[in-house]
Amino acid sequence: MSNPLLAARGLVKAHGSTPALRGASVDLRAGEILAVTGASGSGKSTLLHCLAGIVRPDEGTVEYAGERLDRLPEKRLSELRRTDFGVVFQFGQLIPELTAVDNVALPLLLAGTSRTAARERAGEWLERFGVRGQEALRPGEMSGGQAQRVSLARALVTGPKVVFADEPTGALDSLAGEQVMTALVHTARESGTAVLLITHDAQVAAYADREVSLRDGLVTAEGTSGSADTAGSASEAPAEVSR
Ligand SMILES: Nc1ncnc2c1ncn2[C@@H]1O[C@H](COP(=O)(O)OP(=O)(O)OP(=O)(O)O)[C@@H](O)[C@H]1O
Repeated sequence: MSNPLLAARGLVKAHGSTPALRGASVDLRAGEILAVTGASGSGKSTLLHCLAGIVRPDEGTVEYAGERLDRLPEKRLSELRRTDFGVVFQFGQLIPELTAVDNVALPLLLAGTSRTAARERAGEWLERFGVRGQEALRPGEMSGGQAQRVSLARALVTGPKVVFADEPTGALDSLAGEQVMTALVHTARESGTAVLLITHDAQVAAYADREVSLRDGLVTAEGTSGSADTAGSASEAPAEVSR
């Protein structure tokens, strides 16, 4: 089996006196969709933040494509976060003043792409996520599902190697959640992007190739998930991307 793209070993992290991770280890392979499940407070978000180089663990190591993330200087970390990682949160966290197309174009502009090219590419990605026609809407004018698909387009527009998704369907009804998950899985498979997906919803976890469970800051169980037999192939999760 190939080396993992991202490997965390023995992660320990406390928030003040509250332990969040107590020695968690996890691997993510290139192109793999991995679900991280566990009860509220089990450390899922803290694990994602350590893996994405957003926070540094107190102890343990995080290795990404041969580099020790936990030791990298902030400048290199933020560069990696811009070029190799995409992040989606539960509430999208789009910039409220910007239209859909400008939200998606933003990471490209930050990477030095011209405004015209960035907006054109952003439009293509909105189309891939079934939200073409909504380019001019601001987040306050979108449904939760639309906003989340715009967030996915923003996370994927730069062609990242890994997308970190923290409860991406947590604020959506089940139909919108299904559409968002289908769009995410379809696009990740197409572009070979690995996804670390945090969820407490078994139906959402079933979209993943593999699942690990956290309990009290430790990985307690590991197993294949719903679409395991399709791991690494071009096949898709159940529903159609809505257009
Ligand atoms: N910024 C913070 N300050 C203080 N305590 C925190 C902070 N962030 C997380 N914690 C605590 O750390 C522990 C792990 O939190 P974390 O958010 O990683 O868990 P989680 O599994 O993602 O939970 P949830 O599903 O509720 O989001 C919890 O006890 C939480 O209260």
